[in-house]
Amino acid sequence: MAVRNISTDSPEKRAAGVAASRIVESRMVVGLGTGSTVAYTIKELGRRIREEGLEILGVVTSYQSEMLAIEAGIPLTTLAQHPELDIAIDGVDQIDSRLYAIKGGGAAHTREKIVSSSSKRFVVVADESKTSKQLDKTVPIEVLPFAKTLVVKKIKELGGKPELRSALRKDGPVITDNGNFILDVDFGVINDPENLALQLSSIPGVVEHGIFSNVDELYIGKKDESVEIIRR
Ligand SMILES: O=C[C@H](O)[C@H](O)[C@H](O)COP(=O)(O)O
Repeated sequence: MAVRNISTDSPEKRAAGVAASRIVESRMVVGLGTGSTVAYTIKELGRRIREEGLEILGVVTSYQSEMLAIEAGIPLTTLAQHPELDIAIDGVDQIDSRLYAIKGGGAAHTREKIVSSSSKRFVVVADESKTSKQLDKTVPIEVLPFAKTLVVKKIKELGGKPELRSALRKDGPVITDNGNFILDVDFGVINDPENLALQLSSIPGVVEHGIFSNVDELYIGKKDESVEIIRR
């Protein structure tokens, strides 16, 4: 998997991220996703707090989004204090025409799924390269280290080819924010994401998989910096 650099400037990601930030209104509790695209949303929300007096509370999905939100000056709360969020905004790794998505390229999908599932409205931001007719990218699966061998066996029985995600600047595997491993699994073209999601969730030791079926709206940033919005 390529190195993820959240500081790379991308006009199309910025266009999508900033456009989505405009639907946030004062008094909202907002789920803050992880990754390079939603980083633009987080920064823009910080600007609106400073310059427009926007009053929101954020719920983060990772150490990365926590650090960005603190830097942007977004006051934070927790799911324990605010179990129902008004909106969650996040990135995606791939999204199809029915708005089924694959997430977890940054190993943050477990908390992202919990936060987005706690939200009345789930909006994702992406550049055009993330859109696809069908899902065919590897599916990140967070796994309890204790259960790795069993999960690998069960995934192979489902026809998947799992690969343990290795860390880039540490020897050995990636360890998630929750202390677990990530398996990146090649299933080829995923014709029935709902069914695969159910099968993966039923494997003991799978903490969470990266198939999302709860996206309400997609903001696609284009090269000319226009933004297309697709609603479920
Ligand atoms: O684990 C990471 C998340 O699911 C990200 O939202 C996803 O990987 C998209 O990130 P980016 O906007 O950097 O492509």
